[in-house]
Amino acid sequence: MTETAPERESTGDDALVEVRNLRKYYQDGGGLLDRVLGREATSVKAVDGVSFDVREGETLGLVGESGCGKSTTGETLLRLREATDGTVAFDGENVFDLDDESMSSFRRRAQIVFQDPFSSLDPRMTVGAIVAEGMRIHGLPESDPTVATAAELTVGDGIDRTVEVSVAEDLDRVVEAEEGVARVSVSVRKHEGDDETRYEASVDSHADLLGATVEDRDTDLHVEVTVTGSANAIRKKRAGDLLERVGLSADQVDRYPHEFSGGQRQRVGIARALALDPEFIVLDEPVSALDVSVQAQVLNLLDELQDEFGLTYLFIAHDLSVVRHICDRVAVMYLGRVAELGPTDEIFENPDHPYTEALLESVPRAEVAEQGRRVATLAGDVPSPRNPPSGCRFRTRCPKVIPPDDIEIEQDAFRAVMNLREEIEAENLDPDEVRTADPAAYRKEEVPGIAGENAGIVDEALEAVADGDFDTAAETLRDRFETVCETTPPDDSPGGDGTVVACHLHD
Ligand SMILES: Nc1ncnc2c1ncn2[C@@H]1O[C@H](COP(=O)(O)OP(=O)(O)OP(=O)(O)O)[C@@H](O)[C@H]1O
Repeated sequence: MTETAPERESTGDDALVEVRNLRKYYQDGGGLLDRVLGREATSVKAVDGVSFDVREGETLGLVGESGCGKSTTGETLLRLREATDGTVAFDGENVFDLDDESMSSFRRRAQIVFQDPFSSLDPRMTVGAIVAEGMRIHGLPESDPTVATAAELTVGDGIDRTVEVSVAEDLDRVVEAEEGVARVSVSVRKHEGDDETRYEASVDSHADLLGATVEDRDTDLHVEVTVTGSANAIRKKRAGDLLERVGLSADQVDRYPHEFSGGQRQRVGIARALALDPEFIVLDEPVSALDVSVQAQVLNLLDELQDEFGLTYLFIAHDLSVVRHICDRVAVMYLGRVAELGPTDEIFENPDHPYTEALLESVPRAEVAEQGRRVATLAGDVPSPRNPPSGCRFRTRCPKVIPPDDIEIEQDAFRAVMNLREEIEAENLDPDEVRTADPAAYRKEEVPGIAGENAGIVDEALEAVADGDFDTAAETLRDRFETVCETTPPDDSPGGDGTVVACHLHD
C-alpha cells in the first residue's frame, strides 16, 4: 500500500498476475419459459476483453460504477467462474490450463475476501472451523520430508542398551519442527514381571496427541511413536493464532459467526484467506458493508498484513476515497472494459479519461477548498451489458464525445445531438408529440445551441420522426454526425509502462 511501499519486499515491476483479453459472458434467458415464449437467449457481457497486470507486492485498485464487471473480473481471474475467453497467467502459468496438482497449488496461493461478511461465512460452522477449512481441504499441515523421524538413544537407569526410536513420518505435523528435527521426549522404564520383561515408552510433551508402542527385540529395544488425530489439533491451533493476528482472540475459535459484529466477521474472512499462506488476495469491496468507523481499522489491518506476509492485492471498490489511500495503481472499469489504468496519484490528480474525470467529480469532496469545484455529474445510467454501445462504451454518456472533423459544433450541442440520435434509434420519441410541437421548435428545445446546416439536418430527421419513419431519421443523423467514438473501439491494451487510456482523445 502506498505509505508503506518502500519497506515491502517487492520485486519492482514483475507481474504476479497477467490478465489478457479476459471475457465472461453470462448466458441469460435460456430457461424453459423463455423457450416457450420464443425469447432468444442473450448473453450479459459482464467482462468483455479486459487486460491488466497485478505486480508483485502492489495493491491494484479496480474501480467503477456498480455493474461494470469488477466482481466478475476478480472471480473469473481466480477461476471461481469459468471464463468465456482470454487468459490469466499467475506467476507465469496460465490459470485456465492447469493440471490438478498445479490447480491445487494455485488455490492455495490465490485467495479472496468477499464483500459481505454476513453471507460469506457459513452460520453452522464455528469460526475456527471456517478458518481451518482450507487447510483441511488441502491436507495441511503437510509433513516435511526433511524432518528426522528416527534416532538412537542410550537408556540408563538399569537398562544398559541402545534403543532405536522411530516415529511416524508425519510427526512434524504434530510437533513444531525446529531446524529440520522434530523433538519428542521419550522415557523408557523397565517392568519385570514373572515371565517377561516389558518396557513402556511415554512421551512427555504433546502426550494427548501421541501414542507410543514398545517392542523388545532380541537385544535392542525398539520404541515406535505414532501420531494420532493430530492434524485437527494443529489446524485449530493455527486458526486461533490467525484469529489473534487479525485482532480477534484465540479463545473465540469455538464461537459461531452470529456472535460477531460485521467488522469482526470480516476479520474472520481475512483470517480464512490467510490460512493457506497465499501470495495474492482479491479483496472484493472488503469494507463496503462495514460501518465507516470500522472501515479504517480493517484497512489498516490489510495494510499491515500486506507488509508482514509480502502479499499482492487486487482491491475492488466503488468508493474512490478508499482506493486513494490504499492502492499503488488504479484500473478504472466501465461496462466490462478498462477505461484507464495508471499510478494512483496520476489517476486522481490528472485523469486522462473522461469517465475517470466524471467518476472523480461525483466523489463528495472532503476539503473545503475543493468543494466549490465545478461538478460535471455523470449523467444517465450505465447502458445494458447485454447490448453495449459500439466503439467506445462510454460514448453515450461522455461529455467529450468527438464530433466529425468537418463539423463545427459546440460540445454541449453535439452531446445533445448524440442523445437525440440514441432516442431515435431506440424509437423512444412519440411522433405525435414531435409533429404537434413542430420539428424545428422541438429541435430548439432538445438541441439548443445548434445552428445553420447542422440545425437543418436535425430538423429533417425530426420531420421523418413526425412521419413515424425512424429509420430515415436515424440514417439522416448518422450520415452527418457519425463519430469515431461509435465506429472504432479505443485501444485499451496496456502500454509499455502498463498504463491505459482508452480514449480517442489520447490516440
Ligand atoms: N450470475 C450472473 N448471471 C447473469 N448476470 C450476472 C451474474 N452476475 C453478474 N451479472 C451481471 O454482470 C454485470 C457485472 O456484474 P458484477 O457484479 O461483476 O459488477 P460489479 O462492478 O462488481 O458491480 P457491483 O459493485 O454491483 O457488485 C452486471 O450487469 C450483473 O447484473
